[in-house]
Amino acid sequence: MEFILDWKSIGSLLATFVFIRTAIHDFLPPEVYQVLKRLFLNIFTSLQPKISILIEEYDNSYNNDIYDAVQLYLSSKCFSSAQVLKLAKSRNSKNLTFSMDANQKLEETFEDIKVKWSFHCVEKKSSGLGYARPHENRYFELSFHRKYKHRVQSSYIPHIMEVAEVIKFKTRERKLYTNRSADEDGRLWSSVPFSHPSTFDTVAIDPALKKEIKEDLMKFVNRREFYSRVGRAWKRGYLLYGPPGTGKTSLIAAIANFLEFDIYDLELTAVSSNSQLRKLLISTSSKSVIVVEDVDCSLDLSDRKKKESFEVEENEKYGEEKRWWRQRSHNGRGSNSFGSTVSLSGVLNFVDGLWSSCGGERLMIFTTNHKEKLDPALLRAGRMDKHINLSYCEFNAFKTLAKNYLEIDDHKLMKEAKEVLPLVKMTPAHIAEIFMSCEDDAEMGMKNVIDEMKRRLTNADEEDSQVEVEQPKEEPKKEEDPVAEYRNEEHAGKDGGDSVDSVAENHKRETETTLQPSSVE
Ligand SMILES: Nc1ncnc2c1ncn2[C@@H]1O[C@H](COP(=O)(O)OP(=O)(O)OP(=O)(O)O)[C@@H](O)[C@H]1O
Repeated sequence: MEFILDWKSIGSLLATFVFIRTAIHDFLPPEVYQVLKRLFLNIFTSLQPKISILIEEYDNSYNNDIYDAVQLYLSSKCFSSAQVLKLAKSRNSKNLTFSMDANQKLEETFEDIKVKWSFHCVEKKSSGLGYARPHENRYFELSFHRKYKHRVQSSYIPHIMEVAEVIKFKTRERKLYTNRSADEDGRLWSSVPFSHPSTFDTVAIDPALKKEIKEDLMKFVNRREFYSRVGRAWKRGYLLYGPPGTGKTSLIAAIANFLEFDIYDLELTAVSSNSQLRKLLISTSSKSVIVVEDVDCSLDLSDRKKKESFEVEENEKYGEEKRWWRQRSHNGRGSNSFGSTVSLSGVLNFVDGLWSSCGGERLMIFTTNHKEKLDPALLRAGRMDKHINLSYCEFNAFKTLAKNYLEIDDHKLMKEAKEVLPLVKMTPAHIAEIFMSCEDDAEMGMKNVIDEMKRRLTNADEEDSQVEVEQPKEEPKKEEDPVAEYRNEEHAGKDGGDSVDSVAENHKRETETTLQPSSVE
C-alpha cells in the first residue's frame, strides 16, 4: 500500500514538474528561459564534485604529445604506487621503462591538489586501413575535484610537461644516423643508438690542441645570440686531415660525446642528386654533428683549376664536343665519376647551410687523407672554419695511449720511447694495436713498441743507404744531428758511419714533411 502511495506521489511530482516546465517554456520569453536553464545546469553540475580529463594516445591520428609526456611522467611515479606494472626495454636501448597496466590507478598530491590517474585500453574495431595503428584505444584519465580545475590547467599540467622534458633529456639516447641503407623502406636516414667510447680523455692528440678544440666547441654552442645578431646560420665547419690511423674518426666520436650531439654519417656516394642532398640535410635534427668522411674519395671535389686546365688540354686534343662525349661515355649520363649527380656546388650549398637555419646548432666535419686534393672553394674560411691536422704520433699522444692501454703514467722505457719516436712515422692506430696485443702487460707493451720503432729505424737506414750508393750526398754536420747522437749512444760499435748519415737524412726529411705535431690552422 505504502509502495502504491509512493509511486502516486512520484507521479504527481513529475506531473507538476512537466506542468511547470511547459508553463515556463510557453509563457516565459525565450531569453529568460535560457538564463533559467543555464542556472539550473550550473546547480546540477556543482552537485557533482569530480571532473575528469581524458588524454588519448592519438589526436586525429597524429601522436598526442601530452599523452607521451604523461606516459613519461607516470613511468617515474608508478613504481612506488601502482600494483601492477609493465616493464619494457627497446632493442639496443639501455633504458628500462616502467608503465601502468590497464585499469591501474595512481594517486598523487601536487602542491595541495589531489589527483587520480588511471590508464585504460579499449579494443577498437579495425579501420580497414592498412597502416600499423594499434588495435586499442589507449588513454589516461585524470580525475580531481572541480575546485582544482583552474590550477590543474595552469600549474599541474605544465608541471607534468616540464618533468617529462627533463626525463626525456636525461634518458635521451643519442643516435648515429646513416643514409647508406635508408632507402630500402623509404626513409632518408636509418639510425642506431650512438655509444662510441671515445672521449677527449682517451683520444691521443697534443694536449694544447685538445684544449683549443674543446674551447672552440664550447664557444660555438654558447653563441646562439651571437649567430643570430650577426645574421649567420648557427653552424661550424671542421676539416680533419692527416694520414690514415691518426685518430680522425676517434676525434669525431669524442667531439660528439663532448657536446652530447647526435651524429649524421653522410655518405655522399649514396646521394643521388643535389636535391636529395638538400632533403637529407633538412631532415637532420639540431644539436647534431654531420660527418663526411674521406671527402676526397666521396666525390670529385678536387681543385677546379686543375680540372679546368685538364679540360683545356682535352679540348685541344679532341675538340670540345668530343671531350664531352668521352666524359659522358666514361662517367654515365650527366653524372660525375662516382655515378652520383651531387656536384661541388651542391656540396658548397650544403656547407653554406641555408638549410641549417631551420633549427639549432650543427657542426659539420669533413675528413680527408689528402687535403691538397680538395677544391680551395671548399676550404675557404666560413666553409671550413677550422683545419685540424692529425699527424703521426708524438710523445704526448704516446703517453695518452700508454695510459689508456697499459694503465701507466710513467715507465723506465719511456725515456727511450721519447728519443726514438720522433725519428719514425708511427700512427696512434699502430701503437694502439701493439699495446692491445700485450693484454695489460705494460713491460711487454713498452718493449714491443720500442722494438717496432727500432725495426722501422733500421729499415729506413737500409733504404736510405741503398739510395746513397746511387746518389752520394754531402755529410751533414755531426754536432747538429740528434739522430747520430742517439745512434752513437745506443748502437756504438754496431752501426757504421754510413748508416748514421742515412738516418740523419731520414730524420731531416721527416721533420720537414710529416713530423709536425697535430695542429690547428
Ligand atoms: N689519436 C688517437 N687516439 C686514440 N686512438 C687512436 C688515435 N688514432 C688512432 N687510434 C686508434 O686507431 C683506430 C683507428 O683510428 P681512427 O679510425 O680514428 O683513424 P682515422 O684517422 O680516422 O683513420 P682513417 O683515415 O683510415 O679513417 C681507432 O680505433 C683507435 O683505437
